[in-house]
Amino acid sequence: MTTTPTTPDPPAAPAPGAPGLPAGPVAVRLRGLVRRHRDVRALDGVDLDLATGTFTAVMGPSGSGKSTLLRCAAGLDRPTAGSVEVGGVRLDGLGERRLTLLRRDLIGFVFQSYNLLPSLTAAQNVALPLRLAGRRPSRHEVREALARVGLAGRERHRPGELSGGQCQRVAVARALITRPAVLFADEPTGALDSTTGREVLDLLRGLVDGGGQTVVMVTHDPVAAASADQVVLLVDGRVAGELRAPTAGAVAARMAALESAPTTPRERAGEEPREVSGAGRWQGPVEDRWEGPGAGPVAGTGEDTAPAGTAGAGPRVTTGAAEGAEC
Ligand SMILES: Nc1ncnc2c1ncn2[C@@H]1O[C@H](COP(=O)(O)OP(=O)(O)OP(=O)(O)O)[C@@H](O)[C@H]1O
Repeated sequence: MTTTPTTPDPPAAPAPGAPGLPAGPVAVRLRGLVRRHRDVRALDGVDLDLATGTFTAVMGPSGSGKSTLLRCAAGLDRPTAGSVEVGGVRLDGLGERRLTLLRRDLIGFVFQSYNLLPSLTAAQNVALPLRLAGRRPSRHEVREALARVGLAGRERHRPGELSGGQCQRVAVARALITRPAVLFADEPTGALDSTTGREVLDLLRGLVDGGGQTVVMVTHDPVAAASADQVVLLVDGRVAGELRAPTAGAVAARMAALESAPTTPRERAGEEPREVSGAGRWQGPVEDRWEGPGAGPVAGTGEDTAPAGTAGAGPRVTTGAAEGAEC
């Protein structure tokens, strides 16, 4: 792995102003992170430390800056101000070429829509990042990466021959093949039904518990967030709080409280109208989907619709018991 520390302070050192610093070395460090899009401050001064080997869920109302936070932390978007450090390496202020190389070495990214190449097999999709880096991965290396996500024997399947959950697991294997310091996932279960979504969440949890991987995931789903070690809550581009050892019920209650707040500072400033129902956000009452600890009556959203992210229409080939959206 190419690592070029550019900050004088050691990455494990706690920094003042960061909320709830967990024990252990820091995998992601954000300081004073601002991302402006014309008049909108998508991120408005975020300070955050995420410890190595932990699983963090980022939640917040629609438009609160979750995806922007993830993209800036992963070097996919450039902050207007502030600093980003991943695995002890400063990403902000780098030239495009250097940033691309560091991103390839340090960061894995999983999208809601998998982003697999349909004409390539699972093995070829997984090998792609290394091939783009000019390396020819061994068959063993690729097979091992697929086995790690529970897809041994599926090497030659193309995305169209896999279920949505299996496609997402291929995407996770592809993100992990470069052994990144941090795996970022933007709504990785958003397009999956609850069964396949659970498989992907268990996979992410296992990567943290079994392999010490650091995972940062954006989600709208309190049930998904309950798989994490901690939830970071964003409102108006700022960290509004965090939950340790979250339960789905506790997360849903906090989200309901945030979303029922009369107005946000951004709305009061006239930056944008309130969005009451965003695509992909959690839309069902948590008690319908959660039976574990923390379950219980939660202030409803008044939107008794089907769970978000169920599979769309169209042909689907499933090769296992679990079904999900097609790739
Ligand atoms: N490329 C862009 N151009 C202009 N405004 C943007 C852009 N990207 C994000 N924004 C704005 O920044 C704010 C934060 O957006 P972001 O997508 O990060 O929020 P989010 O919390 O992920 O939202 P959602 O939950 O709806 O996906 C929003 O007001 C959004 O409209």
